[in-house]
Amino acid sequence: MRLVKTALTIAGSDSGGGAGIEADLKTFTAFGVHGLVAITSVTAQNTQAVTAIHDIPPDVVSEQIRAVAEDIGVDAAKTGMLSNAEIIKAVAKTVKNYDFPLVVDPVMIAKSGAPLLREDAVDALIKYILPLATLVTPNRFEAEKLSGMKIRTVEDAKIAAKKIAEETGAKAVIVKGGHIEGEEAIDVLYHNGSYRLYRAPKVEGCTHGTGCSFSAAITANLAKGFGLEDAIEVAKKFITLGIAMGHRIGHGHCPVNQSAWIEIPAEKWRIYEELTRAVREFEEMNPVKFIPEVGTNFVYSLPLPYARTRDDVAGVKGRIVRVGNEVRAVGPVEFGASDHLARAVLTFMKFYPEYRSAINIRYSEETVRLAEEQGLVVSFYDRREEPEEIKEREGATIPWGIESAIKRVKQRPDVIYHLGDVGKEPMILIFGRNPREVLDKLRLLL
Ligand SMILES: Cc1ncc(COP(=O)(O)OP(=O)(O)O)c(N)n1
Ligand SMILES: Cc1nc(C(=O)O)sc1CCOP(=O)(O)O
Repeated sequence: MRLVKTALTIAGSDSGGGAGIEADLKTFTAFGVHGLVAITSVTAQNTQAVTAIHDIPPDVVSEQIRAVAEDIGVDAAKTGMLSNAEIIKAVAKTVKNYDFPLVVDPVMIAKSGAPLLREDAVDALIKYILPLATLVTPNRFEAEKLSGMKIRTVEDAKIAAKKIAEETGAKAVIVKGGHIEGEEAIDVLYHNGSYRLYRAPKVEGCTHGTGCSFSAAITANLAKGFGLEDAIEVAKKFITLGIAMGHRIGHGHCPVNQSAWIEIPAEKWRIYEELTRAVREFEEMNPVKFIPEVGTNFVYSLPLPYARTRDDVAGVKGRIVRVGNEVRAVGPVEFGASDHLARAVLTFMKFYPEYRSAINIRYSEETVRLAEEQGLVVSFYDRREEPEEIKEREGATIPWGIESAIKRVKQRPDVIYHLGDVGKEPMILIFGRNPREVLDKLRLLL
């Protein structure tokens, strides 16, 4: 019995890695599905333009499908760029021999404006491929072409989705809402004679490869045995995250980030484990004299580009305090458990992205002197120099302080201290790439 599920993409290659089979394979991997490919065209493409297209001979496209279907087996498939009528006919003829669900992304024009389907091949797509579709996933412009009507509103999208399904024989149609006016991206599904709307905020980010990745995510989840509506629900969350966390590369439309879906949860688990272990070690070191009045926190942030707010930084809930002669963590490690130190580390990462961990300890002149003697780079900020407009802005003092301390020295600081203010305890902060490195620096001060 084959334990891993398989999904096949019948699509073109994007040399920029943002769309096409490259996007599809990354998406399949993000869902733990083994990806298979039948390449229809090779495109020379980047974030700005498609500069060359080489179509693969139709019999070679068919043979790729046959080769993987007969040996490995296909649990679900999708089509992307089909380029010309001959390839369309060959794909239709071949997939008919198998009974896997087929998601059709009716790719027509790249975001950069290049046509990816010959004008005279649209009729072939409607005639030969759409009748075989479990789901068709047009964007607004593709839906207008397939339905022959203008789409401006969600109501128009509903009429178009029904029209495409009824006129072509496709089992379901989802008209994507990314290009339809409004603050939300509302996708309209027409399936089994009824509608379902999928909503998500229109997020700022990268959109090259959204159509490919969305349809690939649906295909992967169909391969895993999800029903159509559930597969779309997961795919919608996947693509919203992928756009928000997009890779800022190239000079044109930057690509969706398919790895965010697995990388964030995996990193969170690693961070939780490493920080929990380091907090236990800190307790065992029992550095009673280092615990300030307000308590100590110990933080570890997600890497960039994922670290954006305090919820992306893990810390100790309730902080680490002194109980009699012992140092104790009040609560467990949790994301969002730190405010001050989270802001400090997020600011530090703007200058030194790999330095994701920090701890705060009690200030003393002796500790600062020892840090310098041990060869650590020490800097400081003076809250009395804080500009009025920063003072007035809630939560702005620490980012300002860390930034000014970093700019004060030529090298990356290991330690930043401040001498406090009225009602504000002075503090020493130690930074490192990870909690282990922070503890190593702390040991030098014991
Ligand atoms: C080879 C290839 N296939 C498909 C597309 C279109 O991809 P899509 O996901 O619709 O993304 P944009 O091009 O619209 O950003 C492509 N560009 N190349
Ligand atoms: C209260 C406080 N002030 C600090 C400073 O650097 O000025 S460090 C600190 C303790 C840690 O706080 P949290 O749990 O919000 O990260």
